[in-house]
Amino acid sequence: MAAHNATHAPDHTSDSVREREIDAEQTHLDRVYRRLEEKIHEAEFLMDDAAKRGQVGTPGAFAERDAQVFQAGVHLHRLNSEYEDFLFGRIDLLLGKDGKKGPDGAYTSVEPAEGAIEDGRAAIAETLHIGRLGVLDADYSPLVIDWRAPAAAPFYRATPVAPGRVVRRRVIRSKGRKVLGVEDDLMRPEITATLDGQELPAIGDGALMAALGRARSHTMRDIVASIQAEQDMVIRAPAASVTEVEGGPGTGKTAVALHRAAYLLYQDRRRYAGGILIVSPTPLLVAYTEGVLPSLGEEGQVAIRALGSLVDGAEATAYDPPAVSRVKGSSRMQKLLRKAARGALELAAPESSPARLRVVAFGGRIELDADELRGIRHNALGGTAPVNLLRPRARRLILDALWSKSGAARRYTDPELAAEAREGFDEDITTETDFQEFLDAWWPELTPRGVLAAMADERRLGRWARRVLNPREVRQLARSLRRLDEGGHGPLSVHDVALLDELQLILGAPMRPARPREADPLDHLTGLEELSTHADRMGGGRSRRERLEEERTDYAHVIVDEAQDLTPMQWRMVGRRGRHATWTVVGDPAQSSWSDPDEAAVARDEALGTRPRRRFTLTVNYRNPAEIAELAGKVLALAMPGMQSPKAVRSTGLEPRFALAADGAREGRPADDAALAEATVAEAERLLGEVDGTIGVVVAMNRRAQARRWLAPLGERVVALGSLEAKGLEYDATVVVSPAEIADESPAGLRVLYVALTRATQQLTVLSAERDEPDAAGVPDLLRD
Ligand SMILES: Nc1ncnc2c1ncn2[C@@H]1O[C@H](COP(=O)(O)OP(=O)(O)OP(=O)(O)O)[C@@H](O)[C@H]1O
Repeated sequence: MAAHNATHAPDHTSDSVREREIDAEQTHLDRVYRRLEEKIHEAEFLMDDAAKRGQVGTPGAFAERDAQVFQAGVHLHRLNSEYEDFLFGRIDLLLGKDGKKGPDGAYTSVEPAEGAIEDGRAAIAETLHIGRLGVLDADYSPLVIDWRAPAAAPFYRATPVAPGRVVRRRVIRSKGRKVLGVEDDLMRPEITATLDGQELPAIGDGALMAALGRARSHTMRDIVASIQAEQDMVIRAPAASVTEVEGGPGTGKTAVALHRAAYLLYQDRRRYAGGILIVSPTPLLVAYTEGVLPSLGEEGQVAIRALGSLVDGAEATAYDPPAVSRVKGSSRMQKLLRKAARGALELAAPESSPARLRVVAFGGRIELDADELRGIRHNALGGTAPVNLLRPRARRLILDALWSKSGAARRYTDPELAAEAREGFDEDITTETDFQEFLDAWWPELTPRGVLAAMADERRLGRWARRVLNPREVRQLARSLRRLDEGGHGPLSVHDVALLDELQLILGAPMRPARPREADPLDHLTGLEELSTHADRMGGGRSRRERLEEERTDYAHVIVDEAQDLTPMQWRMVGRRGRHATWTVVGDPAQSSWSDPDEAAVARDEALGTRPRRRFTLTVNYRNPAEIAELAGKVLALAMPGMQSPKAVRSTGLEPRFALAADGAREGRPADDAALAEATVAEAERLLGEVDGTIGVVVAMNRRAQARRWLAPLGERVVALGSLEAKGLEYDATVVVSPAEIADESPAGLRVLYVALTRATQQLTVLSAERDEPDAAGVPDLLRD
């Protein structure tokens, strides 16, 4: 359904034809709703019946009835949510030959039967309606086909070049129960097709353009009515392995990833009961995208998490400057953290940790001095086993040493008697409170946060980081960790969270009672929690939430959005959540803010393992008008010479605007902050009058707080964003403030600037300060030809 090669008949249809077509769709929609109401009554009856009959019956019969109740309940819940465009599509098909299913289960190869077209004329043999859910009529004929069903694939894949059986594809726009309009694309404009004796009309200017032209809000919409052929291939790709998707800004990578999650669940709900994890770079992008899956009818089994909230109990709120991020994200941290964990044990609670251990046994005192204890600790720590799990081993080594010092072994020649005596000896000692207190102080249980906090001491860190980090890196790292208190509490950055996860692995998870958790997206399943299933009732009283929590560290499918940005340490963290998973990884190397792509590639390969990979490339930019894409292309040429820009699908005729922070800037006087603030606010105000939706103002990271203050009075439609926060988001209009500042922020600055310049769907203003060296027209040096 690539719009750039779809064909629209010039829309000369009369109003009466348009109305007739809308009426026809209304009649169909009314029928669908009547059928759904019947099904709702059936479901209510079933639920009522189920409640009355209680638990009598075979487990098999229960499971079957539960499934029916569940399905009917899903329909009920979804319809009560009054989704816009519940029914959104239709295809009119020629008579076809039997086709084969592709590897992804879609019937795309179906061709018209011989004789279906004669002398340029053909009769429509079949009409299918496509919607967010499948609905069968009482006689099991499909009234609506689920968009994810194989039979719906031609709706997305037919093009005038490869139309298959599709003559006309229609997008139906409706609100609640009312059809508002239809938009048609003709796939075989060269033939005259008839339906029930009447010529098939084509109405409107195509659905995609209508969708792309709409004003943006602060949340992403689903694209289910206008998924394009190349996107559909990714959405329906078989999940057996790793699906890798690359594509430039605005090619729909995020949209495709979300629709793929819904598709996988539809296709194999049982397999994905283990959960699908979608990893997003920022909480802003999570908030922006999290409405899409519910609109597709899927919420329960999909968790969308920001990289900074993948570890339970941690939430990244602090920002690390690029130099610090670079250290914390590097895979060198693995070695350092292993050393730090062992080192932290040695310095744990030094004042309370006794220098010697004295016990009383066999009527005498036995003592281990500081050196002996140090030796035992050293021995216990050998190898790579998790530090917290080595405590039993250390305890055993201490008892061995005490036993040997007691000289008791020499008194027994019979090994059996010796073993018995040793058992009694161990028991006597270990049941003493003093001994237990000694052990707690000498081998305390370490927490990831505690180890991270211990690394804030520069001298100590220097010791642990010998031959791993240089002194400058040690200083930067230690300084950044001083945000944390001794227990490791305090603001964490997104990179700290990956370090905590790694430390959790190094330390090992000690047993501890479960804590109550804060609200989680998974808690709002389908709104059907009141329906208990047979499995729930038989599950030994464990709630659904408990089971989901257990599953959460190991998912059945992991989707990584903006994958180009994951640091090596983040790949390790995400990899641990998908050890047995299949994967979908989407990204764009040209937008990477990580400065060492080779190191990240190694970590990515480790996370994805040896599973076979299937690669896809998305080539069309649906977000930016051609005018904006062209300007962004100049930065792409600098950031990644030779890299192709995606092709913009539409043009607005509006060139990006260039503005200056202050008149003085042109004369070489620095544009001070006040001037920059004034110009930024003026430009955002101007754009508020130009576009209906949202305005994003992108500034360098260190100006974030400042820009938020400047723009706060302008209201909710205007959002101030640091350059790294703009990732994945889009606005009707954007203002990019001082491109040079953004480009100079980090070694990956040009790529970050490329991201900033590709956020607008309608209008872009580039605001230069003196540092941008603007020419007479205000065009900054970086963006000149
Ligand atoms: N087939 C489509 N029909 C309608 N809109 C679409 C389609 N594909 C993408 N879009 C729209 O294009 C915009 C960009 O999509 P998306 O954010 O998924 O792109 P992306 O490749 O993830 O971009 P980036 O790399 O910049 O984050 C969104 O508004 C999305 O809804």
